[in-house]
Amino acid sequence: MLSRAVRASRLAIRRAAASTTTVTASSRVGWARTYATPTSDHWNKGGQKHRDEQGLGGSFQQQNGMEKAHEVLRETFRLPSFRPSQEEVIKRLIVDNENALVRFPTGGGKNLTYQVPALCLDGLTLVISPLLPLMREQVETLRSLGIKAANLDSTLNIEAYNRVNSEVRSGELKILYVSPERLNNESFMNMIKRVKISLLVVDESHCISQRGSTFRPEYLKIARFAEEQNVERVLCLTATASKDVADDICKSFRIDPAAGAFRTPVYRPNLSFRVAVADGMGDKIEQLLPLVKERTGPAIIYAMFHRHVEEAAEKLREHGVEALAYHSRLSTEEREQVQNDFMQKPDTVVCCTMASGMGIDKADIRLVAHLFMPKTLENYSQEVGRAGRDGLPSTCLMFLSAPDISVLEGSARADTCSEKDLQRWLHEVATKTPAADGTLDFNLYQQSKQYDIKPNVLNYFYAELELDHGYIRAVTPFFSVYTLSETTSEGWEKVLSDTSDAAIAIRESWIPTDGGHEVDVVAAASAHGLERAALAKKIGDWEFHGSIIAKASRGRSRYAILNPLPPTSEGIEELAKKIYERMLAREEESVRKLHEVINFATADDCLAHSLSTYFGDEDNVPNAACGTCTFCRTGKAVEFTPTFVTEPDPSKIRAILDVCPERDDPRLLARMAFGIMSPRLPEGQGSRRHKLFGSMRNVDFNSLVDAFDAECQKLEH
Ligand SMILES: Nc1ncnc2c1ncn2[C@@H]1O[C@H](COP(=O)(O)OP(=O)(O)OP(=O)(O)O)[C@@H](O)[C@H]1O
Repeated sequence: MLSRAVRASRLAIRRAAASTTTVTASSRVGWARTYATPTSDHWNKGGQKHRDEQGLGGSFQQQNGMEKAHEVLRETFRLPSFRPSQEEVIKRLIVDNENALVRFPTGGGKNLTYQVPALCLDGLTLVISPLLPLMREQVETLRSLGIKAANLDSTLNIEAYNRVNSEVRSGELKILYVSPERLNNESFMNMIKRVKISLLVVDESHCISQRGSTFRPEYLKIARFAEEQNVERVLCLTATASKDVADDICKSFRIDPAAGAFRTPVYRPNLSFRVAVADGMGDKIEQLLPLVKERTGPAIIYAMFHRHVEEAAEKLREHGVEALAYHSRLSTEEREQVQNDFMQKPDTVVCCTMASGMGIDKADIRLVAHLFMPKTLENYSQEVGRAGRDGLPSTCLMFLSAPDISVLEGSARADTCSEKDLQRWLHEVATKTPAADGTLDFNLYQQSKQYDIKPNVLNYFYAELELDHGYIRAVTPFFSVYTLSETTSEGWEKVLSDTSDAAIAIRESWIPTDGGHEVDVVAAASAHGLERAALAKKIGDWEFHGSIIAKASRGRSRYAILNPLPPTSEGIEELAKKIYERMLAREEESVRKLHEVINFATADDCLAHSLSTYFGDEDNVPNAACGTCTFCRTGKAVEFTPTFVTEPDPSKIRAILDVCPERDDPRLLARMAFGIMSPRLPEGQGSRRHKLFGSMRNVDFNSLVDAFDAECQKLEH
């Protein structure tokens, strides 16, 4: 938890941003101006055109709804006015009672578009977000404003979890944040289906689109949840969706793409985009130093892995810059200390990994540097978006370095499993005997280990069987084990005196543990000739009435069979091939996105214009020249042409063949040569230390696959 002081300082920053910009609006550009002069700022220009109010304008309903929204903004959020696009979204939700999609860039003010409606509507606002630190951040901010908000996550202790549950049940809680995975939690589902959800908010909603590398199958379940729970309205948020991805979101959540999609331009005139070519970390730091030293506020330096973060911070310190390192391997206390320093001190330099979420709510970041280029332009736009939210000039520097490209490409290819493993997995799914209720259930974690397929990739595969082939449909997964703990003695008395069959089965099977009583509901149900679901429901009921806290474990994903999977080996192989080819296409797509970043950075074009064009805003940068980026300053494109050899060295190919016995999977051999981890490689995880691992990093990956394929075929004949 962050200290009160930090919360207060964050709040102060926010309020200061609002009031300062009102006073000094005319001296500032871009974003700052939006707060004070709504009709003339660029948020409005690129936003969806104002629609004809269709008779709603001036109606009693609209007056009432929007009056209330303005009152909440002033009284609770203590802000003078909405940004114009925010107002349109809020009207769409609470006056028109329709779903909406919001595409505002990072810092564009997405949060208010649901936080204000949440306080105008009578039921619960459920926010689904994959980012735990962001959820906590928002909850703290809302609570400091006196708003009843909470997040449910697995780190909560029993009391906190219980409190949130009872506040949801009583209707006291206005905003609840959960992760998409929470929708798989039976006891959560049991609780939430008895609650009126006035607004469902889907954060990072681009994750529903299967086009990009950010696709998360759990997001498909959110769309289904919205339908099945009859939520009154849905708001999808994203900072990074391209037009195609926006269409996917609209389709999934039944959003009218013409009237319900809102967007503000990506272009921010106060950001100066720079690109530099460097040889290695030392060179990068040398080139970065002048910018770090000249900066007039905090800086974020992004690196790829934690070892690079440490190295960069160390090197900066050697040059007299007090840089802090921030990554997942630090203890909670250490991370909190860095966060506090960053939020409180006026010019902290933090080196962190890109996934860290650092700087998400700091208005005056003056420098954002990418020591390694980002994997996609969507990521880039989000990360540089953290700079200069206060509208003041800020610099965003990206390094291009030839040796980094193969590392990044290796990471883009890291998810792919072997076709043989995919077939083995599919064989299990196709031949497994269904449970009595006709469903199939699997422990994905176990399967992941058994078939050497990453859990997120297995999730993809199941989603493909469901969406592309219509064989199965994911249904509520279940937990086979529950730990029940007492909340009050009266509550516990109710559990002990419950005479239903399910209650008796649970009590007769539970084992007392330190944390309460543990029961395996699958075993208990079968011992008493009952359905597992009946026992789970009983536990859910006890929990709903506040008699116990139930912690579920040993999750199993569950699927209803819609059509039988292919019964023959040939059929399985054929299906596996299709899934495998899709996976390879996704891999190539990730690599393509990486090259899009290189193309952007080396384009013969203003960088700001090039980025805006990528997001569909061709006309937002005046005269297509920002005047401050590397291209505009030098008048020429950055020269960077990383070359990959297309003819692998035969002796190196032979060396790999000598240490890897596999001949059925040329891609696996190519991965060893290119330096991409795979559990099937010699010594498993330890293969990273093998001298041949990554011995052909300079060779085009597909040329390596071809070369090994040719060798494997020779051996077959
Ligand atoms: N109408 C407004 N008036 C003044 N300040 C505002 C207004 N709307 C939002 N802000 C401020 O702008 C900042 C950015 O808003 P917010 O965090 O909602 O952006 P975001 O779009 O969610 O960004 P991200 O993509 O990083 O989540 C916050 O400090 C917020 O308080």
